[in-house]
Amino acid sequence: QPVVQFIATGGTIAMKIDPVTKGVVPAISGDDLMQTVPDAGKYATVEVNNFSNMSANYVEAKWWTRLTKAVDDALARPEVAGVVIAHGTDTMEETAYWLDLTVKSDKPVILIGAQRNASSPDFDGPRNLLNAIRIATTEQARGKGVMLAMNNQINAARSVTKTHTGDVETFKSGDFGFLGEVWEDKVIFTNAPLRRQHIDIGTAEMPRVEILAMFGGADGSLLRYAVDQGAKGIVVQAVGMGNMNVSMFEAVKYALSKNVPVVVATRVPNGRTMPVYGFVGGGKTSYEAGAVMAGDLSPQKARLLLMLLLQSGVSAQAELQAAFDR
Ligand SMILES: NC(=O)C[C@H](N)C(=O)O
Repeated sequence: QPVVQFIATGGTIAMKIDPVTKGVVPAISGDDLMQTVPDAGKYATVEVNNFSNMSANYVEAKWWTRLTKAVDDALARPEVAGVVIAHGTDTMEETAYWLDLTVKSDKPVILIGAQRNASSPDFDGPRNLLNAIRIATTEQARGKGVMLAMNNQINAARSVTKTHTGDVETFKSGDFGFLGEVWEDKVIFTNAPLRRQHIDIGTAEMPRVEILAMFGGADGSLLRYAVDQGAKGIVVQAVGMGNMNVSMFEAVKYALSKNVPVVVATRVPNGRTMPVYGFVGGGKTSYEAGAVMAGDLSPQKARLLLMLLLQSGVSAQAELQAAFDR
């Protein structure tokens, strides 16, 4: 029987309502979660790794680096078929994309969580956990990279995003659609993610990369402040195809003049940023000033790619753009 390692990191799937404060807080372990899926043994021998028990709001580069190592270590063992990770939904897409970029193996890695906490009578954690164990032992899941599977729907790490704060149907991949679905009788894959790349994590500390938002009336002062505070990279959450106003554009040029790379992403959920508009602050003018177009990567994922590229020594516009286009 295949072995699946279940890495419990926390999130609502591991939370309950505190009887005193009535707040939803971390409460149950990976072993407790395994008790909710008595059928798991039909599919795999599951070993539990109680990695952490925190809200996904606390994730950061050092933690992600440790998680990559835990996943690599597990998947390097021949008897391990795949890894399932329980995680908070708030930043699950960031962790999924980070792992997709950094994990070495082509064995499946499936992230799951819950929207309803473990005190809830219709807690959605157990279904997602059992589904993930089934995906991990499905032959077709190999080579699909890191997946995020909740509500019977399988998403690819690069395209998935949280679309609803409370609904159990929250993770979607926009125009790219689902990779597949989990049914009672089988796991069905209908798509494969083609835009994947690998970046090794080096020994250097992860560079500080900030996300700054464009909005009506933005004055660019916070972007300049980030540069003055020592940011090593900037992602602008621009609007439309990657456009911004004159003040933000001037701040982008300020960053570039200090050799701080700038990546232009968009707040629009579908489509991509492109060097099209030629008015001052339009995407074409930022690109010609030396900025990189994030394409269809969300600002939060563009930040991870930029961070990992910078720590690997890539910082010139052409090389960065090539990696964002990959
Ligand atoms: N549904 C969730 O898991 C939300 C929670 N705040 C978290 O991300 O840890």
